[in-house]
Amino acid sequence: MLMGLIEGTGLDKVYSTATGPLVALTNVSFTINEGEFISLVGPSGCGKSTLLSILGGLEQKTDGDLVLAGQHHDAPRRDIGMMFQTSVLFPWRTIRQNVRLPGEILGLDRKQQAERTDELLDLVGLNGFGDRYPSELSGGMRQRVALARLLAHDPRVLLMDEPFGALDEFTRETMNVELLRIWEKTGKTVVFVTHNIGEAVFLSDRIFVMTPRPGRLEGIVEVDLPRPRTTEVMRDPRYTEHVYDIRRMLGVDH
Ligand SMILES: Nc1ncnc2c1ncn2[C@@H]1O[C@H](COP(=O)(O)OP(=O)(O)OP(=O)(O)O)[C@@H](O)[C@H]1O
Repeated sequence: MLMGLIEGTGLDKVYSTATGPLVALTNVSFTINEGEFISLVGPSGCGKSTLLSILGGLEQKTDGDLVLAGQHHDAPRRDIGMMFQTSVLFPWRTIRQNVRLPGEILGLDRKQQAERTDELLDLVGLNGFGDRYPSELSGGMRQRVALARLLAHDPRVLLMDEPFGALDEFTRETMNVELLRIWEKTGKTVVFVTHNIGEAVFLSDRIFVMTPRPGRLEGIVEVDLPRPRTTEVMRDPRYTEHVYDIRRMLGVDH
């Protein structure tokens, strides 16, 4: 049988809190194939970030089985990169030095990393900004730096927790188009958390729709929109249909 790159079976997560156990996830099972773009959507507190943290090896599942590339997975790995809503860039380091940081920590070849940094700045549209400092950049540009840094050590899986959630609508849309361009070029496997249903439909191959806490998978939506995608795709009636289907699954239509 063909195995997915990431296989979750019956994943449960129970947090211990001051007021007793809190069940965040219950019986979550899925397969993610290499090169897929998956989004997680669901109401606030349904466990999206928890699931992403378990995939990243930052949180431990309470029960169930998680396999990545054929190996049981429960700790951070070099082939997984994570990006969050607000990027922690070091203000005293230039953009280039920020992007180089993972390579420095991992002790990668300096010359190769220097070349790669310039390629990555080019890839995320920040050519010419390498010697600037984070404070000189807009929020959208800082997330571009974070994206370049995420790609610096060439992880196989990108876990992104609302990476553009703090950006204005226009910048978010531009970043989504850029992200798709980069994803198509690099063939990474992406798991992307968002509150924005339209964003999930625009980006994804499949969308995992979660129930309110305790989070389960309500269903998986296959997005049959053509690629490569531009914002034109939002005029496709199938785009609107997917958005409404997911709204219905989430019970947000009144
Ligand atoms: N470290 C923790 N300790 C205790 N409870 C936690 C912890 N992290 C998350 N929770 C709880 O687990 C549940 C799921 O949280 P999580 O952040 O995964 O949800 P989410 O779907 O990402 O939410 P949001 O969309 O609001 O970011 C919530 O009730 C939250 O309060």
